[in-house]
Parts: sequence; C-alpha cells; structure tokens
Amino acid sequence: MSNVFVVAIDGPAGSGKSSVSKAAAKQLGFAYLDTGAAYRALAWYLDDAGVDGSDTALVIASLPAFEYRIGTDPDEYFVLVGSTEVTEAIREPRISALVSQVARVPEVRTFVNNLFRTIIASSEKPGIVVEGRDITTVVAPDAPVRILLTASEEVRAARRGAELSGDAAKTAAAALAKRDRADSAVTEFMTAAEGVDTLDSTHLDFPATIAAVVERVNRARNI
Ligand SMILES: Nc1ncnc2c1ncn2[C@@H]1O[C@H](COP(=O)(O)OP(=O)(O)OP(=O)(O)O)[C@@H](O)[C@H]1O
Ligand SMILES: Nc1ccn([C@@H]2O[C@H](COP(=O)(O)O)[C@@H](O)[C@H]2O)c(=O)n1
Repeated sequence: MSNVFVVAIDGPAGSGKSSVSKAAAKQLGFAYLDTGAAYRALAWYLDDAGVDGSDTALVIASLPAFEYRIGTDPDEYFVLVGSTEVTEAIREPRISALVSQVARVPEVRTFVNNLFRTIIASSEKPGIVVEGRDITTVVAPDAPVRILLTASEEVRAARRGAELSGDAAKTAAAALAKRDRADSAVTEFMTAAEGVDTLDSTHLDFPATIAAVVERVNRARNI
C-alpha cells in the first residue's frame, strides 16, 4: 500500500459511517471511500439485469462485466455503474434489502476488496477515510487509525427512520436489524477487534461524533 494515511471505520447499519466519515474527510482534507456502495451497486446491477442475486454462480459470473466507479472526493461523491449514475438508486430500501445476499459471496468480497486497495493506493490526498464492515480487520488492518463506530439499535433505527417516509420509515427498524443479522454472519462489526477503538455515538450529536473522529486522527498524526 502507498503512503496514504488510512482511517478505517467499521460499524453496523445506520451507525453514521458514511455521513460521519464524509464530514471528517472534508475537515481533514482527506479522500473518502464508501465501500458499501460497491456492494450496493453490484446488487443494483444484478437487479437491473434481472439476475437472481441468490444464485451464487450467476453472481460470480456477472463480476467481469461489472463496471464500477466511485468518487472519493467528499465534496463530489458519485457512484457509476457503466455510464449510469446510481448514487441515489443504490440507497433505496429495495437495494438495501438485496445487498447482503451478494456481500456474503467470498468471490464478490475478493473482487471488491481488490478494487478498494487499488483506490486507496492511488489516492492523491494525504489521507483517506475508508468505511464499511471489514475495513479495520480485512481491507486495512494496518491502518494507523481504526474505529468501530456504533450506536444503540434504537438510536440507529430512529435516525434512519427520520430520513425516510411512508412504509419505509415504519419498517426501518426491522430492515436495519435484519441486514445486521445477515451481515454479521459474514463480517464482525458489532464488537471491536483487538486494537480497534470503539466510538459510541448513542449520546453524541452529529458534530460531536465528527469531532471525535477528527481528534483521533490528529492525535495519531501528532497534530
Ligand atoms: N451522532 C449522530 N447524531 C445524530 N444523527 C446522526 C449521527 N450520526 C449519524 N447520524 C445520522 O444517522 C443517519 C444514518 O447515518 P449514515 O447513513 O451515515 O449511517 P451508515 O452507517 O452509513 O448507514 P448504512 O450502513 O445503512 O449505509 C443519517 O441521517 C445521519 O445524518
Ligand atoms: N466493507 C463492507 C461494506 C459493506 N458491506 C455490505 O454492503 C452493504 C451496504 O453497506 P452500507 O455501509 O452502505 O450500509 C452492507 O449491508 C453489507 O452487506 C460489506 O459486506 N462489507
């Protein structure tokens, strides 16, 4: 890996990984890599092509044609599959409900992890905040800052529910718990691995959570 300073952040669904990581990256002048977007984009791609995401052989066979690009500038975030911008579409509850079944396939994980390592190594900023489920343990276990960002399930569900409307808001808590259960069978993100710092935002507001991340990074950089 290159000399880029990696901040690795993992956590369960709705713990604030993307919003906090993006804001911390902006404050630090770092790049930002949302790894969940790759799994979501693959789920979107398969769904769009009418491929059954539960058919492991078909999912693996689809990987070579999956053209994926993500913006790592926190001010210009985008996600592309081929020439289609899917930045918003991959956040839909429908895709959230499909994503775990593709993320459980080891060949998918190897494929996207190679992409992530390439993106990290080619970053032109002094550092990069990388968030997901297995960043502190698998993608960047040697990162100088490793954080497990968490919050109680009730608080996470309430924050996620507040973003949604209609039926999706009502079912947000159940959907979030279901996804965590499925993802926990594949990666460990509910408890911190050795050397990983737990940041519990249950009783912290958004600015205080960002400040806690930035403070950890500055301390590690002796700033
Ligand atoms: N400390 C906080 N206080 C209040 N709201 C917060 C805090 N942290 C995050 N949020 C809000 O919680 C919601 C969920 O955050 P976010 O989407 O970043 O989580 P996530 O971990 O990336 O979720 P997912 O894994 O489902 O993509 C957002 O509306 C975000 O603004
Ligand atoms: N490192 C990662 C990141 C994500 N996943 C899977 O992708 C889904 C979407 O992630 P979000 O962070 O956008 O919620 C997540 O539910 C996991 O299935 C992963 O396995 N590893």
